[in-house]
Amino acid sequence: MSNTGSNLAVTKTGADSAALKEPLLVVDRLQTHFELRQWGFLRIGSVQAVDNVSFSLDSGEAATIVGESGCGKSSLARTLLGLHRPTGGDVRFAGSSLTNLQGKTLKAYRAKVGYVQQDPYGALPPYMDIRRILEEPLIIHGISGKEERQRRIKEALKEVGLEPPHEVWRKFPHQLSGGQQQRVVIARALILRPQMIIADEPVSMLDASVRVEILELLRHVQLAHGIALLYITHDLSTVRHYAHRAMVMYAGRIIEQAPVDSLLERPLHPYTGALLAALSDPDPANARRQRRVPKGEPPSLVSPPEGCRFHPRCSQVMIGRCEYFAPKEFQPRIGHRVACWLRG
Ligand SMILES: Nc1ncnc2c1ncn2[C@@H]1O[C@H](COP(=O)(O)OP(=O)(O)OP(=O)(O)O)[C@@H](O)[C@H]1O
Repeated sequence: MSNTGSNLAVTKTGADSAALKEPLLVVDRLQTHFELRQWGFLRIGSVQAVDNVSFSLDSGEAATIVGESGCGKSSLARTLLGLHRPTGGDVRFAGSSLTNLQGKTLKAYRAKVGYVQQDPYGALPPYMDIRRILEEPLIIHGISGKEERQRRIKEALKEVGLEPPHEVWRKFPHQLSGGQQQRVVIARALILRPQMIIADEPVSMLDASVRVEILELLRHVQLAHGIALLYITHDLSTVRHYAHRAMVMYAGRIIEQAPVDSLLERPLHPYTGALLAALSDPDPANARRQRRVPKGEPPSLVSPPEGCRFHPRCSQVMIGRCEYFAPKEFQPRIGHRVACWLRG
């Protein structure tokens, strides 16, 4: 394990041949638990933000992780970005484990993975103009030559629809609209030509009018450059137009994953069914219709329910089983996996 990280810093190594054999990203029984301490030293428990999560992502594939607020989506994203250390399991990227990355190898990994955050204004340093914001990662990652850096900055600004570049790059973040700021964040994520982008709720803080444009832009850059994309959202309605595959997260775990059509047309987990039933669509009859939302609140991740974590809210709970035994993952249809005893 100790030398796996160093493979990431070198492009033509055994890591590349391993990458041919397995998906670009392999997340294997990943755990990110945060310790809770009283008075700074007394351990009083832990938050099981990500618990036993497994999935993979191929080069150029777009997948979505969807789930309610607090289910652990951002903790998962931040762990994949190397910002949180996993407390268990493993993440492999292009054949190499991230577990022991540090220093140069972590830096090399970060160049390969772009990050688009939820809050574009918070993501952009307010005291830097756009040119400096975009030039900084190029300098940090050793792209020498001012002309080359400027060429790349112009190219990235054009790609995200911010033109003319030489006018835009003089501006500071506060001089741009929320949508334009998010375009700068996307340009920054692209500028090092990553193999994967993680977009964590990229439109949830934007006006409804620009959300579709930003989602379209992300899809465009993903397809144009063959970048793998992990799109994280609480909004199931954006999934269909966007990703090949969707995963549903509940209380720190992935409870269902499937090709998007299969998941949306024929969900297998009662939670996914409830999320779909709660979706708003433009049918005027909805104004008078009562929605079937799951009863109760999402559980605490400090002391999640035993057995299936959804069982206290599940309308189809099997007494004697679901409260005691965590469901295994079943695959009732090809490529459609679900962790629910109803499907076992
Ligand atoms: N650094 C941390 N230390 C302790 N607990 C944390 C930390 N980061 C997140 N958590 C907890 O982990 C749980 C999952 O949080 P997370 O932000 O990952 O969820 P989320 O699904 O992204 O929610 P949201 O969409 O509201 O951001 C929450 O209970 C949160 O309080």
